[in-house]
Amino acid sequence: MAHTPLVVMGVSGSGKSTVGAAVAQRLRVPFADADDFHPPANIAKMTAGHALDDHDRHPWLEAIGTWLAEHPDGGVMSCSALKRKYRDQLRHHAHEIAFLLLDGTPEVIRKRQASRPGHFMPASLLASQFATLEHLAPDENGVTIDVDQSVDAVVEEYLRWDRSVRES
Ligand SMILES: Nc1ncnc2c1ncn2[C@@H]1O[C@H](COP(=O)(O)OP(=O)(O)OP(=O)(O)O)[C@@H](O)[C@H]1O
Ligand SMILES: O=C(O)[C@H](O)[C@@H](O)[C@H](O)[C@H](O)CO
Repeated sequence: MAHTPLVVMGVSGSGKSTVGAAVAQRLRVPFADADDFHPPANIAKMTAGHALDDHDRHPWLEAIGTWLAEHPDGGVMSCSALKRKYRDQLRHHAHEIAFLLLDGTPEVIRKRQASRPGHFMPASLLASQFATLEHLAPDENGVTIDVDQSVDAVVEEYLRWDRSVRES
């Protein structure tokens, strides 16, 4: 069965890689992690404790948009996609994208980040991630799911939404 491309989005540590890989497995479609699409300079900047700006994110989003356009029959990409204009940039490449926003309080996400030492993203950047996040607007094709529940529960909630959209 064909699926539209899906972007699993949210702040750093919200569970994009974990949930994205699980959803891709359930839908039997390819998965990619946007962290692997950053130019080395972006990784170096975040590692040094500096937030990316629009200029840094532009070529990265272009590469992600290209991947999505190459998967018109289904593919899951985990990508922060924090601002509406970033999502517009991705939609410019592939009109039919669905977005899953993983939503959580700073308290819940901070604990998750602390549970994976060794990741390049410093916890000090979490405040800037929340300040940059623009939630999905009603006209955007997507669903927002609370991450304060198990990964399986988040995945099931997404699959229910996906089915309801297909049946409507
Ligand atoms: N629903 C959940 N319940 C418990 N732990 C979770 C849940 N979702 C993710 N985690 C854990 O939280 C941590 C962060 O998850 P993950 O690395 O998938 O987030 P991310 O959004 O991809 O982060 P980043 O964008 O910074 O790479 C991991 O240790 C992961 O195992
Ligand atoms: O838009 C951004 O600021 C970036 O995507 C970051 O969120 C990181 O790549 C990432 O999520 C790693 O933790």
